[in-house]
Amino acid sequence: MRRIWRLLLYARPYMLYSLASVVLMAIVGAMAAFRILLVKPIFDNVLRPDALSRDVLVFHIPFWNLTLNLQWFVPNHFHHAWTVVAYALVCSALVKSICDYFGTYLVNYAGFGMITDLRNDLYNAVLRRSVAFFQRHTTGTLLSTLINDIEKVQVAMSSVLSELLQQFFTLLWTAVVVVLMGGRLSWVLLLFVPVVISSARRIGRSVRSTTRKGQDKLAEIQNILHETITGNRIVKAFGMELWEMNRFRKAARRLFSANLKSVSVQAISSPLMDAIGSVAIALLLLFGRDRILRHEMTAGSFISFLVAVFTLYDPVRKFALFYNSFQQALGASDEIFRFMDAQDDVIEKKKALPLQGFQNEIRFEHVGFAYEVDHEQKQVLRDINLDVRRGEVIAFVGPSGAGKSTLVNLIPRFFDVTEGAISVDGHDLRDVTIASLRKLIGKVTQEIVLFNDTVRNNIAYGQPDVPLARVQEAAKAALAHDFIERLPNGYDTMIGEKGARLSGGERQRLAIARALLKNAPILILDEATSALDTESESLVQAALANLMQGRTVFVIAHRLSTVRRADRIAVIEQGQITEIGSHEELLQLSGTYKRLYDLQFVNDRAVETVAEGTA
Ligand SMILES: Nc1ncnc2c1ncn2[C@@H]1O[C@H](COP(=O)(O)OP(=O)(O)OP(=O)(O)O)[C@@H](O)[C@H]1O
Repeated sequence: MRRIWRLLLYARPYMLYSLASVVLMAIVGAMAAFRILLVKPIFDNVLRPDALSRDVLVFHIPFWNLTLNLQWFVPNHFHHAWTVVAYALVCSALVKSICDYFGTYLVNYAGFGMITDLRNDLYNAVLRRSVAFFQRHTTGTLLSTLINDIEKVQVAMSSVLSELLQQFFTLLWTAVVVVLMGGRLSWVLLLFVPVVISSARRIGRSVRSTTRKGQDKLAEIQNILHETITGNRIVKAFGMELWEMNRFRKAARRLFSANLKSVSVQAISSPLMDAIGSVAIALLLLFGRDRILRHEMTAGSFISFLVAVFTLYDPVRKFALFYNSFQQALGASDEIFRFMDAQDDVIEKKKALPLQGFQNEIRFEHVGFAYEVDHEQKQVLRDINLDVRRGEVIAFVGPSGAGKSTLVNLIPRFFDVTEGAISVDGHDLRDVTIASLRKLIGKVTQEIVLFNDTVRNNIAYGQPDVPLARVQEAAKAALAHDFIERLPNGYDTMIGEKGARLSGGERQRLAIARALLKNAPILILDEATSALDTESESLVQAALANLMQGRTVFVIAHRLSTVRRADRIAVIEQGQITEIGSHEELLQLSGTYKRLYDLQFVNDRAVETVAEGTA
């Protein structure tokens, strides 16, 4: 129930449109019912030449003891039964069509409007979730919710809602006609109401759960698609096309079965309503025949009554389908609201203060961190104590999996420490606003994130209004200007998805230019491990040197040149700092650093020697 209210809350801004469409649909329903009333005069007056033309349609409203005559609504000069009925038919059809058009338009306006708002809210919520959220949910699942689940709600809230309104009012007015024309005969129909409602509810519940399963299978397919399309080079390189195709086929088969299950439940509705309807009509024929024989009814009013019952039958049958569609929408909204309500691991305090800048130092005090894996804590960092002065370059080295990336990810609060505290100029990171903290931090990582946009927009990401001259200045400092100028459209060249049209070194220099333009005082650098060719490498190194100048830098170092440039080097082993000092100091210790240096940086030394020799 809460979910329904929540969905309805989204309809609130469109109340006026919805109300207008309700009124219009009420008129549509009334006109449909009115046309059924015309069946009686067609049979009793128009098709019987001996009948009087006066009082073409007279009917009594029982409770108020009122009599209505169709001729009151028809211009005076129409007297013939045919002209009166024809006039009424055409006019009612015209009014019905106009109201139907505008009613459908308005209800769809409201439906699409609320779905647009819901989708925007969901995207906003997903975008703001912490890093851990994205590690918990796959891209395919998130995309599937943003596209498929929203689509299910959209269908229910736009097309189905407009159809529902129309059918509801048709049902309402036709029910009035049924009672007016049939009198006591119409009570027979009441016998069927509980049967219809209880079977529709039972089917609806099954539809909801089977649809949810179908949506989950669709998400599974989307996951496979996302992985294999973005990773298509690896698929090709490992010759895994057939294997991936089989994986996809199996997932597609699961979706096929889930969809069929859902359809098999939904498809029961129509035949069931058909069967119930035919029993009702058969009973009515039996009782109706009796009443005509006893002259309690004319054949015209009985046929009019039967047409009304048939007309009732269509909305009732469709209600079961609408109910199914709303159940599907509710099933889909489960996932939407689950993502919107997900508890973030990184939460900004209500009274968080904005950091005004960075002046003195960043301090790690007894910092510990554990990832939550399958509801268990996996301790990754232990008792890290470190003071980093403004302007200092600190390099982290250590074996793979030691916790270096985790440690630097704590600075922009991608994750929160689970023990101890990190502070900037004495302010605990958890006491300041996340936006003001991240504004102080630039980041260049191994995995370079570029968007399918122009070079200029990629460099100016986050600062769309910055003038071209400043973008060029940053590109020059990142040694990227020359290659950008050589691109077909210079700074306006589209670079393809993830910068696919650029080389590895060029992509890195674009990322460096972006960080240079951001000009943040703190820099986090996760050096790329994959080697570039010597020329490209030295360009990237020179660009990085420019970027590091005058900033406080935390660098996960994989290269000797970077380690040498660092003021201090911290060796991380099994989540702890085991050695810290300058390059020379650590070499003298003859500990882990010395061992790593001998193992890891020997090749670099050879390259550096060659480079120095050729310089
Ligand atoms: N999101 C995560 N959830 C659970 N465990 C994680 C997560 N990210 C990393 N780990 C684990 O935490 C440990 C430290 O990982 P981290 O990436 O910080 O190491 P690293 O020193 O940067 O390694 P490398 O040099 O190979 O990049 C590893 O054992 C890793 O498996």
